[in-house]
Amino acid sequence: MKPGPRILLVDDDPGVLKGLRGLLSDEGFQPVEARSAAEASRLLDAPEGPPELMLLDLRMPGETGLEFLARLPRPLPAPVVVLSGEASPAEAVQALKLGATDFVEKPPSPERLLTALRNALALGALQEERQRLLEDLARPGHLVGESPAMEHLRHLISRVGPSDAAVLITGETGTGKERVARALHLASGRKGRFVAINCAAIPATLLESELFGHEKGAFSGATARRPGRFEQAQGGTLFLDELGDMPLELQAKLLRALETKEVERLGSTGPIAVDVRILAATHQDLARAVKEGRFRQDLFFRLNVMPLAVPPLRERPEDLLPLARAFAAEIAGPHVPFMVAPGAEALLRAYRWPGNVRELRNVIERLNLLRGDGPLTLTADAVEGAAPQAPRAARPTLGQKAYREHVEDFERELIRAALEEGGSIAGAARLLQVDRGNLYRRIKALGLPMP
Ligand SMILES: Nc1ncnc2c1ncn2[C@@H]1O[C@H](COP(=O)(O)OP(=O)(O)OP(=O)(O)O)[C@@H](O)[C@H]1O
Repeated sequence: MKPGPRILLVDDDPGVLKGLRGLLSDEGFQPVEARSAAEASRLLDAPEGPPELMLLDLRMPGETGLEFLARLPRPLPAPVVVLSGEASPAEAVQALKLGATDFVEKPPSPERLLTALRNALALGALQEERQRLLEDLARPGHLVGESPAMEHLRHLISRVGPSDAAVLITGETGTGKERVARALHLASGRKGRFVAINCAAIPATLLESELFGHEKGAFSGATARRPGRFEQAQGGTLFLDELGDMPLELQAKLLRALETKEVERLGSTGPIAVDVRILAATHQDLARAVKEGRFRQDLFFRLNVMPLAVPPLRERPEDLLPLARAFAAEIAGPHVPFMVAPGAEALLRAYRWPGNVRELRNVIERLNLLRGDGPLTLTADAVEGAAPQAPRAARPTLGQKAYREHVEDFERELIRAALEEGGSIAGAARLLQVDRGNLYRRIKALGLPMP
């Protein structure tokens, strides 16, 4: 049989300890006893590690329970339930402020005590789970998600990662293409760096020198020699994001670099050998771009050796809550409870999520800003368009949103209209008379779908 949870009992009264020992052993706990805060400290540092739970008396000679609680490291080594003497509610509240999960008055009723301990244990397990999620999320290549699509993607990454083959990652904006690229890089075991370049965000005129580098004096403004991203990724991986936006002339140069495994800095006289694995991503249909003459067929064939498609979030609804939970733990911190409002899940599953995982992350960020001290609750109306009746007001309804949110709503409408009329980011940028890179960044920040 699996041994029960270890529980550290801290009380100076041997009679109380004896009573608790009997009760808790009968209930399957493994009690460990300390007669003072100092002894409890020693037990917490013992080689077998901290217990799963602590039951702490507040009134003790020497260091009191409150003082002990205050100096424990954060996060607490285990959830703490305190035993407060008669008529010390202020101390009990103080203990809760210091991170105790619950308090039980002395002499404790067995039922009340066991309930408090079981709840604390459940909470501890939940917090541990969130801590684990958080650590997972912090690993750059870790993909959160339990859908069959995600499982399949993880499987492909483990197979394709450890090769030098170029991979073309396709998927709508915000689906996690860059994250997949990082996962591939980690799985490759290549020693060099992962270097990313966004072909849509960098002005076409600068892209070439960014990729290939330049010598001093190669063009006006080239005041010093600079190696390009290819060289920075030496021995590692170069991730070409939004490859579909790369100008045609540059596509020719890229193809040459891939074939010769050499690059030439602008203004240089000799080639430099590069050992770089190429990963590329696009939200565009490159086959169509080839047909329309916007993308070189030879480069497409060269990069499309191993296509990897990241499905949109709406096609893998099983990932919604695990992702939301992971983002909540990351953004609000692992100790803030995460909840889902009744009925919200069905509406969120029905929503289209045009901005995909990035949009979901933005929703959680917004909820966290509005949350105050309470739990982070995922509601359907936190998601624009997912609420059951969200009529678009011709005139803004004031009073619910902050100034910035109103402005962002307007910005979304404006950019949507410009994209529709302009047909592409470049077209919309022309209409709005703004820089293409800036417009691209706003589209991403606002969670709008890429055209
Ligand atoms: N499976 C996942 N697990 C954890 N985080 C994810 C996952 N998918 C996406 N994200 C997060 O969502 C955000 C958007 O992901 P990412 O930048 O990789 O998308 P993208 O498809 O490359 O977007 P774009 O097309 O706009 O470049 C990032 O914050 C990323 O960390």
